[in-house]
Amino acid sequence: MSSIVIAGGGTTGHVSPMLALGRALRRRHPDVRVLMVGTAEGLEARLVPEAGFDFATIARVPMPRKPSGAALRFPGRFAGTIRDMRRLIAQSGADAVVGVGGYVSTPAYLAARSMRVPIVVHEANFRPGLANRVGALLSDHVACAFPGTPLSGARPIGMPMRTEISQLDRAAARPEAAVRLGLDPALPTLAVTGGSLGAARLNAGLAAAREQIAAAGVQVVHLTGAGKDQPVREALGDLPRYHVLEYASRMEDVYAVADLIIARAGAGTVSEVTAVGLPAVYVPLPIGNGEQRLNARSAVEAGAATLVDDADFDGRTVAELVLPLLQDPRRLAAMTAASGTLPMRDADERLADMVDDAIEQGRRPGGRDRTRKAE
Ligand SMILES: CC(=O)N[C@H]1[C@@H](OP(=O)(O)OP(=O)(O)OC[C@H]2O[C@@H](n3ccc(=O)[nH]c3=O)[C@H](O)[C@@H]2O)O[C@H](CO)[C@@H](O)[C@@H]1O
Repeated sequence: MSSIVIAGGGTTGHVSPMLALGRALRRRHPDVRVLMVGTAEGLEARLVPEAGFDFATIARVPMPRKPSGAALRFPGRFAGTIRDMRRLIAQSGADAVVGVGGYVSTPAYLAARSMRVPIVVHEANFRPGLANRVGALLSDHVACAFPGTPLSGARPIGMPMRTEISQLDRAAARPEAAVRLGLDPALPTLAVTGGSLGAARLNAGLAAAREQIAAAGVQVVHLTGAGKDQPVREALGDLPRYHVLEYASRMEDVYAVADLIIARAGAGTVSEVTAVGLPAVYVPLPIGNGEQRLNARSAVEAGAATLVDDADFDGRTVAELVLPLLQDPRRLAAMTAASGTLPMRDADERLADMVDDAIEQGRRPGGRDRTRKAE
C-alpha cells in the first residue's frame, strides 16, 4: 500500500474523524502515506499539520444558492477544484480516496471516479449532506455514524474518534482528570459545551440560573468556544466552583469528570458522549438541515439523554431539569446504562477495514467497485 487521500474539513467535529481514520490506517500500515485535503479556511489547516499528517488544500467553492455573479463563475471554479484534486491524487499515487463530506469531498469523489480510484464515504450526521449523497452514488463503500441514516447502501459503523475517548473508562480516569482540570472529583459535576463553535443560548440559560447553581453545591466546567469566554466569565466566573474554559484540548478529561453534560447535538459530541456513557441534555442547534435533532434521536430514544429545544432552553431548564438530574445518581446511572446499548466505539478500525476492502476489491479484475464497473 502506498498512499490514501482523506478529504474533508470545516470545524473540529469534521476534522476529528479524518484524524482518527488516519491514525487507524497508520497503526495497521506503518508505511502508508496519508494525505489529508481540506481548505485553507477550515480548522483542518491548523489541526491536520499539528497531528503530524501531510496536508494539501484546494479552493473552497460553495454551491451558489441564488443567481449571481458567483453563480456564473461557479462551474469554472468547481471544475478547477476537480482538476486540482486529480493532480493531488495522481501525485500521491493514491490507492483510495476517503471523503467525510463538505466542500472538498465532492471534487474528491468526482476526481477519484474519473481516475478509477476506489472511493470510501463516511457520513457523520444522521441526515446526509449533498457531497456524501453524490459520493454514495459513486461508491459501494459507504459508512455512516448513526443507524437509519438515509444514504444509499450506508453501513452504520459509528463515528471514528480519538482512542483516548473511545477507550475511556470514566470512573477510573476521574481522579486524575479532575486534578488536570483543577476540579474536585468528589462533587457532582456539570459540563457545558456548545461544540467547537460555542453556544450563546446555553451561556444565557446558565447565567439566568446563577442563584440556583450557587446554592446547589455542585461544580460546573463550562466550555465556551474560542474567543467566547468573556460574557460567561462576566456572568458566572465569580461563582465558587464555576470553571470557565474557552476550549479543552483533552475532551476526555471533561467527559471523565462530568456526571452530566449540556451540549449541542453535533455528530461528534453525540457520538463521543454516548460512547463514554455520559448522561446528556442535548439542545440541538436549529440551523443547517436540522441534522442535530436527528443526531440526538437514538440516544434520547434509548433513554441515555434528554432533548430540550433551543427556543425552550433558559434558566428554568437549568433550575428545574438539569440541577435535579445532576443530583439524582440513580437516574444518572440508568442513563449511563442505556448508553451502553448504543455506541460503536471502534468506528476508526471499521472504517479502516472498509478502506482496505475498497482497495482490495479495486485491485481485483472485475472488482465490485462501481468506480471501475462504470467505466
Ligand atoms: C462532525 C459534524 O458533522 N459535526 C456537526 C457540528 O460540528 P461541530 O464541530 O460544531 O461539533 P461536533 O459536536 O461535531 O464536534 C465537536 C468536537 O470538538 C471537540 N471539542 C469541543 C469543545 C472543546 O472544548 N474541545 C474539543 O475538543 C469535541 O470533542 C468534538 O470532537 O455542528 C455543526 C453545526 O455547527 C453540525 O451541523 C455539524 O454537522
